[in-house]
Amino acid sequence: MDKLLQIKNFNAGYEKNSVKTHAVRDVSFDIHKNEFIGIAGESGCGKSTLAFGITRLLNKPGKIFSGEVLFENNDLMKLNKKSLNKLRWKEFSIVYQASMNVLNPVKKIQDQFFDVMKAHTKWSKDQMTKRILELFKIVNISPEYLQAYPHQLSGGMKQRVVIAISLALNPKLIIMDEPTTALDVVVQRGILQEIDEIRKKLKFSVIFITHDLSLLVEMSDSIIIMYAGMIVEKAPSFDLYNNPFHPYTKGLMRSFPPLTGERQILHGINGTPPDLKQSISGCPFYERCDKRIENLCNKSNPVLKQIKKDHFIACHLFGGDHYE
Ligand SMILES: Nc1ncnc2c1ncn2[C@@H]1O[C@H](COP(=O)(O)OP(=O)(O)OP(=O)(O)O)[C@@H](O)[C@H]1O
Repeated sequence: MDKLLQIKNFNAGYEKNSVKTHAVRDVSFDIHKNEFIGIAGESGCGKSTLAFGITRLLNKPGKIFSGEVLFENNDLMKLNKKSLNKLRWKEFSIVYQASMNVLNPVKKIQDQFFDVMKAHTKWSKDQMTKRILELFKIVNISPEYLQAYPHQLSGGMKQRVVIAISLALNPKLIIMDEPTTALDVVVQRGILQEIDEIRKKLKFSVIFITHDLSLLVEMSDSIIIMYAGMIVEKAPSFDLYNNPFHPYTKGLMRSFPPLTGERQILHGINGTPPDLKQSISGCPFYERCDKRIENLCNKSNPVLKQIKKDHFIACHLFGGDHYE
């Protein structure tokens, strides 16, 4: 499969009054064309910072510390604003947590599409309207809403509109950062299924960020588990679900109901993640891990290693002297 995006040793966070929060720590991974990657992890593990960082949308005090983000071999970190703006919407777009609120309340839905289209294409009004109607069909919104204002739409419909805008120029990659958290679980699942169907039709890649691992297991091709700003496990979704290796991933799995089979008692993970303002020596999960090895896990930070085909893990229990 062709690589669309390559993220290499990416470090980002926040810097305010000389206090540095290192929210994304040395993250590297590739996204292939037409691939659906999910990123999961507890609140505060750096998922949003990663999404905004790699698209250069991280606002102050956010800061990219280092790393490369190659979009079809163009390093996004090195592009000037103008070149970057050319790529946004057209090559990649982002739908984020509060994006329903980015719809301008005093502008008709149709005009909000026109704004994006006019900025990037020379389409006539008829061409633009035709495209919006195609998109409405894809996201299941009836044409009469072209002339509506955002307050006339339900939460789910607004979310669909935002997704439709993000698809307007046929981008090759869409990054979705918890686009459905404001909606109830049934609507969330429905929207995600729709996105997946649209993706299969239009063939684009998706990075879908959520703290709800169960949503990803069903839908994505592969899953990245983040903890304390780092990738601790990455694997094909089915593999990760059936055979998770990292003690943190196993803990996350125990915190949501199984997709099939008998009901089980759910167990959370005790303790809290480390403070990302501090430097971390050793494995970031050490304090909470029931499999930790004294004098090893607290001393050296495990690097991400491949332990079987397409399955990577950062844990001293695997791939080293302490192979389980
Ligand atoms: N504007 C900011 N200024 C300072 N620190 C921030 C800022 N935004 C986020 N952080 C910190 O950066 C770290 C990563 O936050 P981030 O929002 O990326 O995590 P997340 O995994 O997306 O969480 P959530 O699932 O709750 O959205 C956290 O420690 C958070 O407190």
